[in-house]
Amino acid sequence: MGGLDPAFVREKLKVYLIAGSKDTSSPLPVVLNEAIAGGITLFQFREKGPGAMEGQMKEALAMQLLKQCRNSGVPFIVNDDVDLALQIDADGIHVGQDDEDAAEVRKKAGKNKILGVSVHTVEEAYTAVEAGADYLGAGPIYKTGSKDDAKKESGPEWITEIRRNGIDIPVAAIGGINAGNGKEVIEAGADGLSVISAITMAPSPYQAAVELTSLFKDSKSR
Ligand SMILES: Cc1ncc(COP(=O)(O)OP(=O)(O)O)c(N)n1
Ligand SMILES: Cc1nc(C(=O)O)sc1CCOP(=O)(O)O
Ligand SMILES: [Mg+2]
Repeated sequence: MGGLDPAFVREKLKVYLIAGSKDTSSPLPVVLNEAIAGGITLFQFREKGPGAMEGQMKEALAMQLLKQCRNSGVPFIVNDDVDLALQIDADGIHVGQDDEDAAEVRKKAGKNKILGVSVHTVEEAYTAVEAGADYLGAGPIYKTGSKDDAKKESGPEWITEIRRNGIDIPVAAIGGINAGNGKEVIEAGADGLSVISAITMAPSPYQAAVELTSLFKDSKSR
């Protein structure tokens, strides 16, 4: 079981921006500020891919983004890099099936950090719950250009399947999600919409975040 109150995690997952320095044309801190002003509820620092920062540069950027998030009450999650997350006292960590084992991460992080785990099968979902995940990352729902090794898109049916199997923990849907298709993903049972390009590639990251936020106002979210 996860360490945090599921109702708190559900609220935070709603508009979940994921980004690293290679995902934006303007500097990432500028995009993050706009997205925060537009209403994002959670941020994941995902610094990977060709040309990604490493070492001190990566840590310095993480610290800067963490500070922006702390000033705005937006929890800050680190993708993959458990050591960095613990070193800077991030609010949480997201790991996938090829990353550090989720149960080990839970042990290292303690019960007060948000732990997210990517899942692609019902079996993986049960295992993630056992390992102490606070939320599941479920995707790719639609085709994505933001992750080279993404699996084939599942459609919102993957979320429905998770719920049909009685898995009730918070779920963040990911992959090709935007303001045009987000509503059907929420209606399939997702608690949150995780996006990279819908915000980082938008002409106005602020406006994109506002539009994603508005999907929760009149949707039958759980
Ligand atoms: C919210 C969320 N869901 C899924 C992922 C993907 O994690 P992973 O499969 O480990 O892939 P990378 O992001 O590390 O390339 C995620 N990061 N966030
Ligand atoms: C980081 C990530 N993980 C995925 C998964 O399926 O696990 S899809 C993805 C990329 C999401 O970017 P965009 O919103 O631009 O499609
Ligand atoms: Mg990963």
